Parts: sequence; C-alpha cells; structure tokens
Amino acid sequence: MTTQAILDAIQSPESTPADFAALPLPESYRAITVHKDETDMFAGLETRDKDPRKSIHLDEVPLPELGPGEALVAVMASSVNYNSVWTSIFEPLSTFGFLERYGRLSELTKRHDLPYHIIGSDLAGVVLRTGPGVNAWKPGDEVVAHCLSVELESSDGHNDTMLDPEQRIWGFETNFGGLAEIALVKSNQLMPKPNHLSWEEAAAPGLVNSTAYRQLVSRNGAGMKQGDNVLIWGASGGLGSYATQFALAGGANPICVVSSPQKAEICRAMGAEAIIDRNAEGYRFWKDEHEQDPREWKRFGKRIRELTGGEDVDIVFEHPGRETFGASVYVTRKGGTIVTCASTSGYNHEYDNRYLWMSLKRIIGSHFANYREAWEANRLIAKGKIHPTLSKVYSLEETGQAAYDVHRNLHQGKVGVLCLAPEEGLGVRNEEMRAKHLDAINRFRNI
Ligand SMILES: C/C=C/C(=O)SCCNC(=O)CCNC(=O)[C@H](O)C(C)(C)COP(=O)(O)OP(=O)(O)OC[C@H]1O[C@@H](n2cnc3c(N)ncnc32)[C@H](O)[C@@H]1OP(=O)(O)O
Ligand SMILES: NC(=O)C1=CN([C@@H]2O[C@H](COP(=O)(O)OP(=O)(O)OC[C@H]3O[C@@H](n4cnc5c(N)ncnc54)[C@H](OP(=O)(O)O)[C@@H]3O)[C@@H](O)[C@H]2O)C=CC1
Repeated sequence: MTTQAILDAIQSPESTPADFAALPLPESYRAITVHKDETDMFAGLETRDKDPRKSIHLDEVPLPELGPGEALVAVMASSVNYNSVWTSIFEPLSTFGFLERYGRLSELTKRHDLPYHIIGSDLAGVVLRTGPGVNAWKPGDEVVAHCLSVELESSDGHNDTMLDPEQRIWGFETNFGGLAEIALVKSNQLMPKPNHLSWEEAAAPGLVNSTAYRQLVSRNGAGMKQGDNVLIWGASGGLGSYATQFALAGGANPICVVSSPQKAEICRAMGAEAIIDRNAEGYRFWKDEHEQDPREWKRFGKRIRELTGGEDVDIVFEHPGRETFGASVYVTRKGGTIVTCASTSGYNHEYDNRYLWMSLKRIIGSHFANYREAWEANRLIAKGKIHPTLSKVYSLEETGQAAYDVHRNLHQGKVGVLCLAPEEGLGVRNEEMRAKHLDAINRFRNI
C-alpha cells in the first residue's frame, strides 16, 4: 500500500468517509527529519552559519501506532515555522532532549523517543484514522491542525490548557510532525480547514496566527482594544503579518517595523500606514556587545511619536528579543504592555527597569495558544477576516532550502511546503468566497 491511493481518494469528489476508513494504511511514509547522531554537526559555528540544508533530511519512516484520543492525518501541505529552524540548527537545545523527556511519561509516549525527529508544526490535510475515544472527527474530514499537545491529567491545565505541566508543541517537542506525508496528532488539535483556501494556503497561518491571536488579542495576552497603538516588530514576517492584520481588523493602529522598502510596501498593501524601515533609519540599540544606547531608544521613540501624532505605544508585539527589548520597554507608554513570545536575537534581555516600574508598564510572556484561541484564530481565517500570508511554496524535497530562507530572513510572510499535494492550488471547496478575497489571499505571493 502506498500513499498514492490516499492521494487518489482525497482528489476524488466521490470519496465518502467509509472509503477513507476502508483505505489500507501504508507501512511507511516520507517525512522531514533531523537525526540524533548529527546533533553536534554545527559545533563551533556561529548561529547564522548553521545551515538547515545540511541537517534536514527526507526519510522513509515507519507509520507510528495510533493511540487513544489521536488521529492519523494525510498531510497535503505544511509550512515552515521558525521552531523548525531552531530544531535544524540544534539551538537553543537539541529537540531530542524533549523527545526523551516525553518518552519517559508513559508506554504510549515512548513512541516519540526515536533517533530521528519528524518536524513541522502546521498541516492541512485529511483525517485517515481516529483512535479510541475520538468522536468529533472521522476519516475523510478536511482539517488543519494547531500545534498544542497536552495531556491534561493535572488540574493545572484546566483553566487554560497552555498551563498544563505536560504542554508541548507538536512537531517540536513531540515527534511525528506536519512536514511529512502523514502526521500523528491528538484529536483536540484538529480544526476545520477553511474551505475557500488551497491546501498550502490553509496550512500557512496555523502556528503564527494562533500565537499572534493570543499574544495580541486574547485576554491571556495584551488584550488589544480599538484605538490602541501597537508596535509590531517584523511586521511582514510570520508572526508580524498576522499581528498587523489583527491590529487593523480590531480597529487598532499598527506601527510596523520592517527592514526593507519591499517589506514596507507589503505592510502598506495590508492597510498599515505607520511604517518604520529599521534598516533605512539605521537604529543601533546596542553600542557594542555589552552596552545599549538610550539615545537610540529615544530616536526610535521620537519617530513613533511622529507617526502617531505624538502618542506612545500601548502595546509592543515583541519577539526579536535581546536586540530590541530595551527599546521596546522604553517606547511603551505609561501603563502599557510589552508582550513577548520569543527571543530570536538572544534570550538574555536587558532593559532599564526604571522605565518599567516608574511608568507602571507590564511585560507579559505569551506562548502559542490554547485550543479555544487557536479555534477562534482559525475561524477568522475561515470567515475571510484574516488572510494567509503565504509567499513561496516548496516541495517536501526542498524543505531544507525553505528552512534556510527563513533562518536567513530571506522570506516574506510564510513559506509553504507541499507534502502529498502534487501541485499548488488544490483543495479549494468554496470558489465564490475565494473570489471575494483573492487579492488579499495573494498579497504575499511571489515577492
Ligand atoms: C509555537 C512555537 C514556538 C516557538 O517557536 S518558541 C521558540 C523555540 N523555543 C525555544 O527556544 C525554547 C526551547 N526550550 C528551552 O530552551 C528549554 O526547554 C527551557 C529553557 C524553556 C526549559 O529548560 P529545561 O531544562 O527543559 O527545564 P527546567 O524547567 O529548567 O527543568 C530542568 C529541571 O529543573 C527543575 N526546575 C524547574 N524549575 C525549578 C525551580 N523553580 N526550582 C527548582 N528546580 C526547578 C525541573 O523540575 C527539572 O528537574 P528534573 O530534571 O529533575 O526533571
Ligand atoms: N512562543 C511562541 O508560541 C512562538 C514563538 N515564535 C518565535 O518567534 C520568532 C519569530 O517567528 P516568526 O515571526 O515566525 O519569524 P520570521 O522570521 O518569519 O519573522 C520575524 C521577523 O522579525 C524581524 N527580526 C528578526 N530579527 C530581528 C532583529 N534582530 N531586530 C528586529 N527585527 C528582527 C524580521 O523582520 P524585518 O527584517 O523585516 O525587521 C523577521 O522577518 C522566532 O524566534 C520563533 O521561534 C514563533 C511563533 C510562536
């Protein structure tokens, strides 16, 4: 049995749930992996010189056993997230440590502790099989998957599932991720595929859209409201391209920071007016490796005031980390919020705490999203209120190059990967709705 029969079933409009349930599953499938015995391959190199094209492999792997509460999904398309870049350069830690720790939890989780890690935290595809206890989904359902994996055996996670002590990011801290022809997920990761999008468009928003939603919109994050000035770093990147859309759709005023005129143009096309090209304006927040330059924070703050008519920002949408964090804390208005979900440029942040406490500012840590937040973020995509920001699409074989592009900041928005889908543009079920939003859906394409 090969994956071709699965693809044929997905592409036939006649296929029924019973047909999918009756499809024999293949014993193995193709998947993007990193290898445990290569964990030290980049030892001694600078972060920027660690090349994902060298560590990322396309392997034939055995199909994992399906457990209770789980689903096997035929993956039509996936996307590259920065977490896959981290995995591929083995920073800040090798993800094999996460798999080993997960493997110690139970007989079933032992499946994840393997000498290879199938990576990827997004997918759009079709449910093939569900395990015992799964009633909400059935074979043949067209789905996307969010990347929150939780056990929920402790009371701690029952207010907000992100607080579960066994909270993990699927395809980063668990195995059997989405950059593959078949993926293993918990059924409470599944959500309906937006029917006006192709497979690769539907697979693009998931992780970053959900993260930006919690970080910026949800009461668990900054709780953005109408009229807020929101400073968005990397506003045309993965997270930022969704944060910018949420700010605009929610009646806030995004101040978009980017690093080229081309990226500024993308933000303008999304509807943003206040844009800062950090390259053109040459901000140097650090004088050297050890000392920041508060005059540069002030110059940046003045520029923001010019763009807002004299106002400071209510919210900073932070993720670059060490390089920008001091400036982010400085430019936030009295009582405002810096909400952070990452530290791309370094996780040891420094800022002048006087500007935080004397001006009653708050720093909020935010990480991915709970199921409800991911569902709400996906619903906005399905309703055409927020759009995918897919720029370029690669084949599964080219995933190393796709990850390299993201690592070297050569990409725009999101980068897609075709898994089982033989070409782009398949899987659209609602052409009428698509036609209404076509320009917005294609805004990031091929730039
Ligand atoms: C959705 C997409 C997201 C992204 O893209 S995010 C970006 C990518 N992600 C990352 O870069 C994060 C990668 N992860 C990490 O770097 C590490 O993952 C953490 C630093 C977050 C955690 O480090 P660790 O060593 O795994 O965890 P510990 O909590 O330090 O646990 C080690 C031991 O320390 C004990 N411990 C924890 N807190 C305390 C405490 N407050 N007092 C005393 N001990 C403590 C624990 O229990 C455990 O112990 P025991 O080894 O025996 O199990
Ligand atoms: N905790 C969580 O749940 C999540 C965390 N993340 C993390 O967030 C980070 C960003 O992810 P994502 O948006 O997908 O990545 P992208 O690379 O797609 O976008 C990030 C953008 O940030 C800007 N940027 C990068 N470095 C700097 C810097 N030193 N100073 C200022 N701006 C910078 C760049 O834009 P420009 O050059 O135009 O300024 C870049 O395009 C990653 O570290 C990722 O692991 C991502 C998703 C979820």
